[in-house]
Amino acid sequence: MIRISHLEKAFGDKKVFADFSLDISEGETLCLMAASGRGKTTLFRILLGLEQKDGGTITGLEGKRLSAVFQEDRLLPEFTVKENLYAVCVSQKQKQSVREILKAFGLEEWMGKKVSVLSGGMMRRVAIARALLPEFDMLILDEPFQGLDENTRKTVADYVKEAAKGKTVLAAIHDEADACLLEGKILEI
Ligand SMILES: Nc1ncnc2c1ncn2[C@@H]1O[C@H](COP(=O)(O)OP(=O)(O)OP(=O)(O)O)[C@@H](O)[C@H]1O
Repeated sequence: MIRISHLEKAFGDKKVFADFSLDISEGETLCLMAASGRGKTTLFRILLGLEQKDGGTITGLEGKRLSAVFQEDRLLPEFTVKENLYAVCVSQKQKQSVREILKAFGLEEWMGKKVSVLSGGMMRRVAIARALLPEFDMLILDEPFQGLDENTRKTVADYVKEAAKGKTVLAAIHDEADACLLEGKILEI
């Protein structure tokens, strides 16, 4: 169980979290729905250790391997799709699964192309693929399906579900349809 208790975070005068608590069960998929600016990205950044909290405690993350899809794709545009994905692979087995995941995402033929020539939706799929390649215990998805059409969303969500089976998934989503795709529990914050 990941337990966030009495979290506090402010940026200057702007209080983003004041006494915020949340329990995330091991292996569950939790979809956070909130108005823009509510602090979902800040929460993810705190969980990932990229942002310091001002107060409160977070337990249950010790020794856990986290993988994330950020709101921005954060790919290396001048490198090929394959190079972007190989960069996170630490084993031959993971490298072998690059082609498989690209095939599943309809991107196999783009493997040798520079990321800069891809469409926004294609880049999004590469960013998701990159997060799924390493071993992880918890997957953080910040609006993962933005820019993807309906069919692609389903294909990608099905793959994510399979890859994250038994793992904890925390996703920020905009509409309930995305939570349904991930078969996640919806929580409005
Ligand atoms: N580094 C920062 N410096 C100052 N203010 C920040 C910083 N990061 C976030 N904020 C502010 O904190 C609030 C929460 O931002 P955050 O990006 O976490 O929201 P969000 O719920 O993810 O929004 P969205 O759905 O639009 O991405 C916003 O008011 C934002 O302007």
